[in-house]
Amino acid sequence: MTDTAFEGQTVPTQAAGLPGTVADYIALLKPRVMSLVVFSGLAGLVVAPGTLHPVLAVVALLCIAVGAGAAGAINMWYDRDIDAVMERTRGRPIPQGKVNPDEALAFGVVLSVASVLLMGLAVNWVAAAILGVANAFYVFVYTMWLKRRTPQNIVIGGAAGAFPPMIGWAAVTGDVGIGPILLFCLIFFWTPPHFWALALFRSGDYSRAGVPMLPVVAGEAATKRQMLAYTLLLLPIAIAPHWFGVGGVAYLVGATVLSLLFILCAVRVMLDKTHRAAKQMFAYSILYLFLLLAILIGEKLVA
Ligand code: HEM
Ligand SMILES: CC(C)=CCC/C(C)=C/CC/C(C)=C/COP(=O)(O)OP(=O)(O)O
Repeated sequence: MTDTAFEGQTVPTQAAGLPGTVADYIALLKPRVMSLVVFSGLAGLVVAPGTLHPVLAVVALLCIAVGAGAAGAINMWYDRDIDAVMERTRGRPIPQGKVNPDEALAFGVVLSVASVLLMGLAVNWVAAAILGVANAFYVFVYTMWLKRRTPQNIVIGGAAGAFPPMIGWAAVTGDVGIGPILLFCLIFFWTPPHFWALALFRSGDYSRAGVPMLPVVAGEAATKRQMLAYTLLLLPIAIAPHWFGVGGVAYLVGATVLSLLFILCAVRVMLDKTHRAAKQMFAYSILYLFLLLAILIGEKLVA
C-alpha cells in the first residue's frame, strides 16, 4: 500500500485492486451508532403487547441492524467527498481507499433490500415497510437532500433514527399505535441536542466541509439556546409513555431524573466558554437514551 499526502495528513491510497477486509465492511455499517439503534429496536420489541417467537425476535433485530447499517454504508458512499476532509471521518474505509466507492454502494443497496425482504417474509410486512421508510429517509431525505442544504437537516432527518422502536413494536403486533409513536417522539426530540452537542466541538470539520450545521450557520450561542429548548421539550415527551401505559413507576422516575440532568447539561453548555461541557453533553446524550431504554426493557422483563 502506498501513501499520499492529504491536507497535511498521510492517507493511504487504495491497494491496487485489493478488496477491503471484513473489518472495513463492518466499519461501513457504523457499528457503534447502530448498537444503540438496535437497542432501541429491542426496547420497542420488548414493551409491545404480545409476544414474538424468540427466533423471529432475533431475525427482526438482525434486520434492523443490517438495514440501519446498510443505510450507513450508502451514507458513507454519498458523503465520501466530505468524509475525506473532516478529521473525524477521514479514517473511514472509502476515504482511506480501503473500499472502492462502487463496492460500498452495492454492499449498502444489497443489504438494504435484503433486510427489508427478510423482515417482510419472516416477521411481517408492516415492520418491513417501516424499516424501508427509515432506510430511505436516512439515505434520500437526510443524506442526499437535507444534510448539505439546511441547518435543520438533523431535526427533520432525525426522524430516520427515531423509527427503530416502532419497527420493533410492529414486529410483535403488526401495527402501530400511540405507544410506538411516543417512543418515536422520544428519539426524534432527543436527536437535536445529541447531535448539536457534537457539532459544537466539531464545527471546524463541518465548516471545512461546507456542511451547514447549526453552529456553523447560526453560531454557538443560537445552537446552545436551541439545545436547551429541545431538552426542555424532551422532559414531558420522555415521561409521556408512562401515562399511556408504556413504562411503569421506575420509568417515570428514571425519565424525570435523567431528563432533568440532560437539561442541566444544556445549561452548563450555555455557560461554558470552552467545548468541555458540550463533549460531556454528547457522551451523556448516549447514556441518557441507553438508560431510559434499559429501564423500559428491565421493567417489562421483571413484570
Ligand atoms: C439524524 C440523526 C443523528 C445524527 C445526525 C447523529 C450524528 C452522530 C454523529 C455525527 C456521531 C459521531 C459518530 C462518529 O464519530 O463516528 C454520532 C455518534 C453516536 N450516535 Fe448519533 N446521530 C443521530 C442519531 C442517532 C440515533 C437515532 C442513535 C441511536 C438511537 C444514535 C446513536 C449514536 C451513538 C451510540 C453514537 C456514539 C458512537 C461512538 O461511540 O462513536 N445517533 N451521532
Ligand atoms: C433502521 C434505520 C435505517 C435506521 C437509521 C438509523 C439512523 C438514521 C441513525 C442515525 C444516523 C447517523 C449516525 C447519523 C449521523 O449523521 P451523518 O450520517 O451525517 O454522520 P457522519 O458524519 O458520521 O457520517
